[in-house]
Amino acid sequence: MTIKVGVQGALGQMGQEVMKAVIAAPDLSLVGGCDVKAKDSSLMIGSIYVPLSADPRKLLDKTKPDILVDFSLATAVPQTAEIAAKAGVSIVIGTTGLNPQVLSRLEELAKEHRIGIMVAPNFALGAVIMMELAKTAAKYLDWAEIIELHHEKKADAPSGTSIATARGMAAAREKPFESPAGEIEHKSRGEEFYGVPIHSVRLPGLVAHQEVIFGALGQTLTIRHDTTSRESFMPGVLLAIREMASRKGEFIFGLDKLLGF
Ligand SMILES: NC(=O)c1ccc[n+]([C@@H]2O[C@H](COP(=O)([O-])OP(=O)(O)OC[C@H]3O[C@@H](n4cnc5c(N)ncnc54)[C@H](O)[C@@H]3O)[C@@H](O)[C@H]2O)c1
Ligand SMILES: O=C(O)C1=N[C@H](C(=O)O)CCC1
Repeated sequence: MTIKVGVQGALGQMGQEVMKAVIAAPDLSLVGGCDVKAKDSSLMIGSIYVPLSADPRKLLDKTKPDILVDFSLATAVPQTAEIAAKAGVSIVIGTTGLNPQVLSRLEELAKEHRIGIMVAPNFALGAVIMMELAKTAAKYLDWAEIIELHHEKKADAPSGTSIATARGMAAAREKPFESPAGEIEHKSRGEEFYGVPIHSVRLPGLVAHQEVIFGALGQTLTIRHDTTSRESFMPGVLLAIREMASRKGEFIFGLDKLLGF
């Protein structure tokens, strides 16, 4: 059976990449795109006309997708999710910067409306493996810091990936990480999440990169992941679409849950 897919944030860098990937997948059908910048019209991708709207309600009424994929802006996600949930449409969310209250509401929506909702801060397989390796290292090494580096147009800081990495690392340990007393008070020492300082770099020329650096007596361990093209996210996004179409009532945070880690 073909899974019908709509894309929120369709005119953005990720939205455009997702639409191309969905069109290329034989078991998926791209039914439309939505973006605050869009006029009610259509967009030609290759030889396909894709209906566009600025209003997610209109898009869902007109095109009736099974899944809505959202790569937009954190402030847009709560309203989009309420609209999709009421229409019985499952959601795959890659948008980062969602606060814990929004995540809790998404979990409620999945149950209330018997839809699948997945939120993943990073759909690149290598980034998910980096996070898993960081959890392992965190069990044994008592000092850690994260440097995340992204393109200059990124709306949020620190990245969703770095916050999720820090949370996973802290949860894997039985005690807090060590830190130099008082040092974190200095602005240039980053912002602490779950006891791990995170430093954010924003520069043109970058896509998405992260280093997790551990320290111990006489040694350091660096785990680094580099995204050099947004195509890296597409296998993970397509996997999430295929899975969430049938996971009614489930809320899942993180691609690792679908990869059996
Ligand atoms: N999970 C992942 O693997 C992953 C990968 C890359 C990016 N991201 C995240 O995806 C999001 C989008 O990234 P991007 O690089 O494509 O950004 P972008 O700025 O290129 O695209 C965002 C799009 O969303 C649209 N938008 C903004 N507000 C909207 C609203 N209220 N309603 C509808 N559309 C709206 C914008 O017009 C824009 O076209 C960011 O949060 C980013 O951090 C996640
Ligand atoms: O380009 C972005 O923006 C990305 N954001 C994600 C994050 O915040 O972790 C993942 C990688 C790309």
